[in-house]
Amino acid sequence: MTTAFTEAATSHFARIREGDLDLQIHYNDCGQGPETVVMLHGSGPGASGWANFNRNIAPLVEAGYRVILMDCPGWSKSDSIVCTGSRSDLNARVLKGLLDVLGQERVHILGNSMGGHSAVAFALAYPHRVGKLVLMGGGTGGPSPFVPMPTEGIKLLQGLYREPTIDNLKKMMSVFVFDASDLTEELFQTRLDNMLSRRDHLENFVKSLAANPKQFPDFSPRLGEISASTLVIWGRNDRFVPMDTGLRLLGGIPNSELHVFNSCGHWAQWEHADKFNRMVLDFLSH
Ligand SMILES: O=C(O)CCC(=O)/C=C/C=C(\O)C(=O)O
Repeated sequence: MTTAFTEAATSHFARIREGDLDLQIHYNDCGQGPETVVMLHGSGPGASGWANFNRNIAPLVEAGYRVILMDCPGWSKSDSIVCTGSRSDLNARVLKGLLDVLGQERVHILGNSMGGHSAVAFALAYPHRVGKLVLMGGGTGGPSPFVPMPTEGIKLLQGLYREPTIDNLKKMMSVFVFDASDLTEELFQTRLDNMLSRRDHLENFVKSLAANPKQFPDFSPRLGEISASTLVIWGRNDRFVPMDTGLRLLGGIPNSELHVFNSCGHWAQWEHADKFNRMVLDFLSH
């Protein structure tokens, strides 16, 4: 059976009031089931839950999970924001607010890059609300002992925020994945349209970086507090967030395991979607 969901048919908004935050947040709500998987996207210009996870939704829904894709503040159809502190913690607070609105007490969280950083922030702030964690190409900021920071991918990402052109988008995306021949003109165009439709998001990201260049704090000293069973997944050829971050997560989170895909960049859930989906389903069900 193949489940055909569309972005438009699953699109919803919620008003999140959490402390001093008052934001309109967009999310996609797919399928039904006793357990819910939240998917959190990365921080590239034009990213969204749908753009990051379109190859992963149907297999989880068909296996009986409800899947919620939250667009973080500053991306896609969610409200824009200038973030001067920890963006990982900001996203965690917004997710808590969304789960309260949806009446979801406990969820599994699958996060890509910034989404992984935010999933860890959520697990540290609200441990009783987390089932299992899946972290791909993210989970904590902090320095790499092996790779100069910012990495070449992050430099291209920041350059694209400053100058959102098709050429800069293609430069970033070619470093993003291991095999750039998989990237179609349609994918570039969709991503460009997403980016340019919200210039406020682009400008606010640049302002946020100027106010606080370290948007994603280093959670290394606190990883031992995470009791959730955690699957860490990395691409060996990740040029955005280096693989040694995955090793740090493995070393720090007591109940964790790490899978490294060869011939894989920063988008494991897209580049190796079939195997990724099987691994996640197996991990969630045992
Ligand atoms: O700076 C970091 O540590 C996180 C970078 C990040 O989140 C990049 C993600 C990019 C995408 O997933 C995307 O553009 O789709």
